[in-house]
Amino acid sequence: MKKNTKLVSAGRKAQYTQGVVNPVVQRASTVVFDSVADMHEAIKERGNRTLFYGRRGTHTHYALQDAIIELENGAGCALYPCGAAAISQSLLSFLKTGDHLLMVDTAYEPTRDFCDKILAGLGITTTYYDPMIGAGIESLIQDNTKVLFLESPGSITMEVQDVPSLVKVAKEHGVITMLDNTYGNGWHYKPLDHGVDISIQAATKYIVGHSDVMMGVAVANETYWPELREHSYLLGQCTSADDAYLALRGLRTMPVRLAQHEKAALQVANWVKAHPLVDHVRHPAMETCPGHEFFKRDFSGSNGLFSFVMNKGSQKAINAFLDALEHFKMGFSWGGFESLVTANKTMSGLRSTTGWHEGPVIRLHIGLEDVDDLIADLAQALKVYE
Ligand SMILES: Cc1ncc(COP(=O)(O)O)c(CNNC(=O)CNC(=O)c2ccccc2[N+](=O)[O-])c1O
Repeated sequence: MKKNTKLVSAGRKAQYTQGVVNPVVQRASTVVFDSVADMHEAIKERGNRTLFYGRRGTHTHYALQDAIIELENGAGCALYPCGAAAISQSLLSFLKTGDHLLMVDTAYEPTRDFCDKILAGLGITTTYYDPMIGAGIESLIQDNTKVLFLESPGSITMEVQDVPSLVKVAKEHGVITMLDNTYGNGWHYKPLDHGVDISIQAATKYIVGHSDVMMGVAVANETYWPELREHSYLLGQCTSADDAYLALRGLRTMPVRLAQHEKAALQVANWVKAHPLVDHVRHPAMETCPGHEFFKRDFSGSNGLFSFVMNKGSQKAINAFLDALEHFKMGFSWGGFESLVTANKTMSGLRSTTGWHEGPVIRLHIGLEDVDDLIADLAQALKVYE
């Protein structure tokens, strides 16, 4: 069965759909039992998709989990209230006081903050590594290194990591690997197929696809699923049946939305590349993006997110450009149907190991608007960038 067909049929067991196309929206805290025998059976099977208590999930959640497991080729899927929770709770599921974490230097800023402000307070030390280090990661592994965390492409600066090389070394040293796969979203990149142990996504982005639900997912392989499942339960991580329904609803059209996001983003990126104010474009599918060779080797496609580096620019110029845009709205997210823009005058505050010696970075999310309107918007706004 081809992957498009799989995504249409995934998560549609009759037990979840009750005879219609989509799953029921089964809102619950309390599950009630008709007999002591039924209650004991539910207690015994409480981690295996029985109805036990709201925190374990209901048929709506189970339908979404089934679909995400198929999407990411995993053994089990834990649901979280947002992507940041999926990241923090996955880390807390496997790290304890005295452990050491290897974290990619291009991690999403709140991920970095979690390491520096929460893990450090728990006596868990973090070393940030160069995303392009590859097999050189071995030089950073300590006796107490427990987890290697990847995010590929990296946030804002888009470096694509040589995941198989990193994973090979991690496995040789018994280090668990986790990868923030929000960009690859299981459609264009499946980390577990490349040996990663846990794939994490902000479902908030392309899975939901409409900027109206916050949700995180973490998919583990057979080895780590039991531990991830029990820790996410003990850490009280759960989501509403309504949000689970909306995430599954979004998932059904993700491939067709991604195709349009990809096509339009490449058109915009190629236009931006030729602009005199632009030093270079950081779109994984373009050779000016660090790790482009790994993107070509490992990914089946790209999406609407890319950045470009300006060859100069004051904060005043950046602000004037941002305020002049009409279709690109300023907003702290991506992956919905709308076009968005963020700007960083420098990345040096967000890069403790690799630093930043280039110009201002503009990140665009290319939505479903007509690409001619988007390019015209950028052209007129760049005129006031001076
Ligand atoms: C790769 C990746 N991984 C995890 C998350 C978090 O998902 P969540 O928003 O559902 O918690 C995200 C969320 N993405 N958000 C953005 O890229 C923009 N958000 C921000 O810039 C932001 C938002 C709140 C606080 C701080 C920041 N920040 O990065 O500076 C992500 O991009």
